[in-house]
Amino acid sequence: MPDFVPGQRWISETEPELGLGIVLAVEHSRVTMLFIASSERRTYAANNAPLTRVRFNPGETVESVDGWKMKVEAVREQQGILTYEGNDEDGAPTRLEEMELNHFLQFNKPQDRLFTGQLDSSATFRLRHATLNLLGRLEQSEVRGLCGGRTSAIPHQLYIAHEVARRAAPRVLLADEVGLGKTIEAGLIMHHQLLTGRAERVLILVPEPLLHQWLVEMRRRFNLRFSLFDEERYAETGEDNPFQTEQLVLCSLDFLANDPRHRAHALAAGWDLCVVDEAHHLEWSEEQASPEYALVEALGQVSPGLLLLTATPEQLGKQSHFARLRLLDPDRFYSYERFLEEEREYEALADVINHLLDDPALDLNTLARLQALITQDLAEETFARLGNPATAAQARQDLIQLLLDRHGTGRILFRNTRATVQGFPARELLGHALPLPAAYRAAPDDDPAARLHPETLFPKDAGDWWKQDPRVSWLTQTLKQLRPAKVLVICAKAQTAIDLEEALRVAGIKAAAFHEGLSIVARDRAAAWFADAEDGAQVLVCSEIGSEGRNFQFAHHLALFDLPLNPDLLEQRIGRLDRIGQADTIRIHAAYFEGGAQHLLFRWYHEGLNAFAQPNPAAPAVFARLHGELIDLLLRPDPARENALIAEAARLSAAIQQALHQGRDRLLELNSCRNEEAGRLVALVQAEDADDKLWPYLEQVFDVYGVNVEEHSEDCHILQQGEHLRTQFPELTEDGATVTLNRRIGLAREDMLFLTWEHPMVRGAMDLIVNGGQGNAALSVVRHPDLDPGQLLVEAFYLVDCTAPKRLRIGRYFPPTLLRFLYDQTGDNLGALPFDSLIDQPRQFDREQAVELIRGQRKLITQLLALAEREAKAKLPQFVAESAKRMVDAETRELKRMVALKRVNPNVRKEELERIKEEALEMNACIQAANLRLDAVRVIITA
Ligand SMILES: Nc1ncnc2c1ncn2[C@@H]1O[C@H](COP(=O)(O)OP(=O)(O)OP(=O)(O)O)[C@@H](O)[C@H]1O
Repeated sequence: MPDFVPGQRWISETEPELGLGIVLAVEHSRVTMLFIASSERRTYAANNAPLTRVRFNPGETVESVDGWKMKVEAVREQQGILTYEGNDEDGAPTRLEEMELNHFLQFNKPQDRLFTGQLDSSATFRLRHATLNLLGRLEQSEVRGLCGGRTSAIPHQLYIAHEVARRAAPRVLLADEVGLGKTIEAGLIMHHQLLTGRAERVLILVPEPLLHQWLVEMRRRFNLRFSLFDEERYAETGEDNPFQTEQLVLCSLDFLANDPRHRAHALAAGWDLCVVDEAHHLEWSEEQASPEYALVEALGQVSPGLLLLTATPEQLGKQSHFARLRLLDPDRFYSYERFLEEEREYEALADVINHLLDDPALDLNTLARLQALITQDLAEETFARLGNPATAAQARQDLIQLLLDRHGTGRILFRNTRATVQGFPARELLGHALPLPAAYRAAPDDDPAARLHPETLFPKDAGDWWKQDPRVSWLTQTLKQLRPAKVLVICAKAQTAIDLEEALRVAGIKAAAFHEGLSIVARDRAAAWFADAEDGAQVLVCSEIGSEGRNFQFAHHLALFDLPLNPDLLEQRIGRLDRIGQADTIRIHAAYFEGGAQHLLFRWYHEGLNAFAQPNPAAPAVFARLHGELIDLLLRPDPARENALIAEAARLSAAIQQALHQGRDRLLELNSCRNEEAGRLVALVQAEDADDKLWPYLEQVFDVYGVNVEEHSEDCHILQQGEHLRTQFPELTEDGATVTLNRRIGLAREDMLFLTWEHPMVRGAMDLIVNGGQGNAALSVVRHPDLDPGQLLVEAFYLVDCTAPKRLRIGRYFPPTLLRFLYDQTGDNLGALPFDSLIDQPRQFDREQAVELIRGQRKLITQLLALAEREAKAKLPQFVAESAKRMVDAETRELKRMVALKRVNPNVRKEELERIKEEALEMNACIQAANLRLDAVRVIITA
């Protein structure tokens, strides 16, 4: 009979949920226990009470009834009562009598559950084992975070996302041409970072009109639920800092930039990653930074991760472009002068990289140029490896990375173009020359905008301009001819869009307007009406802002009511239709007044820049060079000079394109997508899709948790909460859910959940299993051809784990690892028998007998567990050494990079180098202190 002493703490094996019991009285071979947490009292026969003595060991942490915790150093026993001695959370020595232990303590640890008789079924134990193994496999997957989106596997996007997402604190400019999927790339990167715990708090800033589109894209494509912060939401949250109430926040750039209170709160809220869309609006010059730029600069200083998105990085000029690069990596981009100088050297750099990529043997000249390029880069050792055939291939790759990083636009600028991505539909231009009406002839000769948009000058008292402007009747006719095809109409000014909508309505055409004067809700409603295939509007008339960021690829006709002066804006306009998902040739209808400024601009784009047919990377540079002459001729027509200008634009465009192709663009191309690598990633995602383990695994999960499954159609299933649902199952509401595991179906059927290993339902279920103690203690009867019947075995799983402050992101060097041990009752190691070779047999005894058996064998089981722990501990140094090496190698690379940058850039601060060293030391301390934890234990009887 155990020695019960009043004041001792025990736990009920049959009712562990009662909490920690305290012995009240021991009389006449009976013991009375009080369970304070559940206000229950129980009396047991003392000689066979289903109770287990609670005794903590040194190294464990205990909690007092007042909520403070202490780490146990020693346990003293006096007259049957235990006193724990150790240190509290501040490290101060303290002691705790067992009577003062927290009454609510739960015993979820495997040994506790095993010895308190909380036994799981073999199926649950297997599920736990499968889950832990799967988690380990998923953690190691190269395409982690890149498979779970409701997105097609598009090579250049996967390349970028893979390249960027695995960086600890990604800071990049995503600058793919319009419509190639920057939002999706940012989504993939965020998804990866959130999934792997690299980021927890994310802030997205976008122009106000795109708020809703982003909200929806993140939700439906990536299951990321961002909270939209606007005035209303901000006021509603009665917190000191409303931004701290959510982890994922979406708001408009203006909302923060132009309100000091919002700005201060956002800066103080703490973010791991900030994403800024349409970043070309961040204007900067050496004299003045815009409030938007200043805001992002400040955010970039407090947030380790920063993604800037723009399709037209040079829209506001090269200086602003440089300034954005500086936001991302101030050490690398520290002087505008130096940046321009470097740009001039791009061609030579690209040439050397091409040799490294393609030449089987590097000639002396190339080697000499390479050596000259890397003199400052601390890369002598890498250079030397070129000479050894065994190491040459890797050395080439390392040198290419190094050159791209420290000499080109770095690893921080990604720009894919239609020319390299390919597979986009053709564009067809349909120009319409119209006579210039008399009312427009008197435009002032000092304002090019007035000449290009003459309707803005129309005298108010002369009636509606649109009744007299021939472009309007052209537009009406064209739209009627095209009916019922959808047409996106773009003009420069909001008022023009408003008037045009009226004109079209009068002409009996279903049209909606979309401009900056409308509320966001009204804009979204207009866009949705236009998108509606059945009863929607045939036409959407947008002002220039409508041409930014929106997805209108379901339409194939674009009508340009006028033309913008800036070539980037023209590309933005066409990009609304010319984007991923466009299935048809895009027809661009452009009207212009013959012989006037509009005609010249039309020719400029068509004959000079060929910018209707395809994006022209040289256009911004040609525009910058010939801008003066162009404006002059827009104001004062002169046919001879016009012809010369067009010819010069075409000549310059060709020359610049050629130079770009050999220099900057070649470097960008190399950095933005390596086809071989991208193809490999696509194949990996496809292999994940084809992997048929997910559904059988989920069936086990649904079975254990009581979720009912019905077939829906091929690859699709209906899930319902079953009558015996064990707990609130993640992402499954009372209405149930229809799910598919097929990406093609998932893309087409947004009403279904697209389940992958990364879906919140699957991840939630896995968390439930692993964190809930589910299946961590079991008793099984198994059969194996090599094992005699009637033996007792103990199988134990240990997790090797390293805890460290989150900011260190230690998981990249020390991923959690599962170790398995299997012993028979003599202590012989049977670990060579694979887990799946032990075949479960039905148990021939009931629960009470099982508990009895385990209690009877407690000593042996404890000894075998101690053996397992010793062996696990023996393996620990190897894990520690390997991850310490991984960490030191990576941090040394980073340190070398910073030292090399410091040689050329005085702005690299000494403290930054110190910080890398300090963090490495800190990480090393954490790795050295890595720990083992028993995750699950199973007692096995052989049959
Ligand atoms: N991998 C993908 N799978 C499915 N749809 C995609 C994928 N990539 C892009 N799309 C769709 O293509 C369109 C363009 O993508 P996205 O909006 O990301 O482009 P963008 O480069 O950000 O455009 P912009 O330059 O206009 O801002 C969107 O409708 C997007 O949903």
